[in-house]
Amino acid sequence: MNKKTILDPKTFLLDKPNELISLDKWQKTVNLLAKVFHAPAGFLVQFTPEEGFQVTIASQQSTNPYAAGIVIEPAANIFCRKIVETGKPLYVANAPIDPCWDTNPEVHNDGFTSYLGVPVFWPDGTPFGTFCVMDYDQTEYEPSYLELIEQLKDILESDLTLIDLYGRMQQLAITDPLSEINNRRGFEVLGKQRISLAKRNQAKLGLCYLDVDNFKQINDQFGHKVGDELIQHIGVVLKATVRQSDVIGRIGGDEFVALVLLENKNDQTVIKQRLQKGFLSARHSPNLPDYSVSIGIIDVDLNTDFVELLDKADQEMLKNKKPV
Ligand SMILES: Nc1nc2c(ncn2[C@@H]2O[C@H](COP(=O)(O)OP(=O)(O)OP(=O)(O)O)[C@@H](O)[C@H]2O)c(=O)[nH]1
Repeated sequence: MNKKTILDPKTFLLDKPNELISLDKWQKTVNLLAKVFHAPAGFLVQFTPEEGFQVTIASQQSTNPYAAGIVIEPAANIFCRKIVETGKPLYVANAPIDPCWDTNPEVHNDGFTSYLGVPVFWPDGTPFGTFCVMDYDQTEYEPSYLELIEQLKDILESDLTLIDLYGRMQQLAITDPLSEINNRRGFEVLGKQRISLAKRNQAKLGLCYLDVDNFKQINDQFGHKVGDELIQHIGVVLKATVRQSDVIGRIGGDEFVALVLLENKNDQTVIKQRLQKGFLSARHSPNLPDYSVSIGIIDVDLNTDFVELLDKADQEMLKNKKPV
């Protein structure tokens, strides 16, 4: 099963806006947090090991010195770092009296005294960041305050879970479960997007149509399981042979397609040779029988209907089909 999700823990959410995330709703939650704690600043902070801490949402108050989007380097001795390191809530009632915060810029540059924060996790349990409040004065929060901040944090985490699930379902709808590449629907959706992009960039595309020769006979002779392994192998070769920006798909039982960028005059021949070389590698695999693939490539007229393009590429492949 394809486990790819639309959420990428290595990228800041603000750098890769996601239409399913309601930043508006999160803003209200962070504002409410600051309000119920009578705190001058409240935050949702995201952490990535490479870039550090980014304020995803900052409470909208004139007393809050940090705005959404601000990034703090990963090594900075800030309160949120402690939470990400330990995975546990942190309450500091009076930071200036504790030498461990001597180098904390929030205490020394901004004048904050108190901090209460809880960890926020991605659906897979890895740290997303923190949900926290800071105060310029010393505080004395009762234990029920920790329960309250945990409750509010649950709203954010359940949003991340819903978005993740929705993304997985979208992924499943366009992915072929056997080869783990796009199915016909996925190829059509992503292929059309690729063609629009090529129109804007005035790029040239080629469409390859691939069909396994005598696949029915392979199934009959070696069994369905071996046939399935061959399909998976072809998906792997296709993925490894084309660029990441090219679009590939399995559009029928033993029929595959690839929409590829053509940069040089002889690219059609080069791509075909690279694919055939990849398919030959199966000969070294003890599980797979000898097989061959017929390939046809056409230049893509960017204004031609998508189904017509597929049909033309199929016809080109049939011209190259070896007789049984
Ligand atoms: N193992 C396996 N077989 C499949 C799958 N999907 C389709 N098939 C089989 O693939 C075979 C395709 O047969 P044909 O369309 O006649 O193609 P072919 O035998 O390759 O003949 P040519 O295309 O003329 O070379 C059929 O027997 C299908 O049952 C699958 O997911 N796994």
